[in-house]
Amino acid sequence: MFKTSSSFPQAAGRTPRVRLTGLCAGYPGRPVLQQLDLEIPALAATALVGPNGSGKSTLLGVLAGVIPPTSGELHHAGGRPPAFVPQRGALGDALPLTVRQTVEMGRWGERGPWRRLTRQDHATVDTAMERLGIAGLATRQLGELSGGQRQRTLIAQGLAQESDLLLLDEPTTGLDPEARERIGVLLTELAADGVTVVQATHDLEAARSADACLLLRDGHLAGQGRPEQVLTTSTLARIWQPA
Ligand SMILES: Nc1ncnc2c1ncn2[C@@H]1O[C@H](COP(=O)(O)OP(=O)(O)OP(=O)(O)O)[C@@H](O)[C@H]1O
Repeated sequence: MFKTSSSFPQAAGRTPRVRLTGLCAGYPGRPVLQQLDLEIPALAATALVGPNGSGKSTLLGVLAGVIPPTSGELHHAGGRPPAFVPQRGALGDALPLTVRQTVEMGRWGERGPWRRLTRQDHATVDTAMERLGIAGLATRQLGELSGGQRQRTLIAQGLAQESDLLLLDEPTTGLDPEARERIGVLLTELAADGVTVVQATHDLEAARSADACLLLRDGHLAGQGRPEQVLTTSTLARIWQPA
């Protein structure tokens, strides 16, 4: 039976921000995640890695609350509703929105879409755009942006939600090395500032610099722990070997 609870007792060491026990989830007629037992450590950056189709996006959807588990348990240790930054392709590029308007949508959860944003909301939006280096693009239409600029706009929208749990689906895919570096530093800073960060990534360098790593294969958990424990040469060869 699927249950959620708002808190659970502190485990030895650091309290996890999210804990999954025997969790299964997927899509109608397509089970994906199989009996996952895992923890997302609080106030840390976790990398979610695994081959194409292994279930990373599905797991992020479960953590974000948009994909309901079919069985098992999902415990959130309190906190605010998660901020979810989907893959870039999920954004309607043709929407007639400016960069600023897109980032402002991050405040809607707090304010509601038809309420005026407060001065503090505008300051939060300004800070999010500055941290992603897109303040100079504020008045540009989304459809006029490069792929990397659009990606950074989406991340700024997630940041503007000011959640304590930030979920990102392949945030650095398609970015140039400088932008990748910038996002990597930003995610580390956010974790140090008290945000629990989870990113699905194919970038093993980014995964190695995370605090924790979850490795998925065919919807099963193939490893969890420190990146150097999980991403060993033999594990990588085993997981990514052609079927
Ligand atoms: N909306 C959907 N309806 C049905 N099946 C889906 C849907 N989205 C994903 N799947 C299937 O679920 C499985 C896991 O997909 P998921 O997107 O979670 O993998 P992933 O690890 O994020 O892959 P990638 O690295 O390619 O982004 C795949 O077999 C995929 O085909």
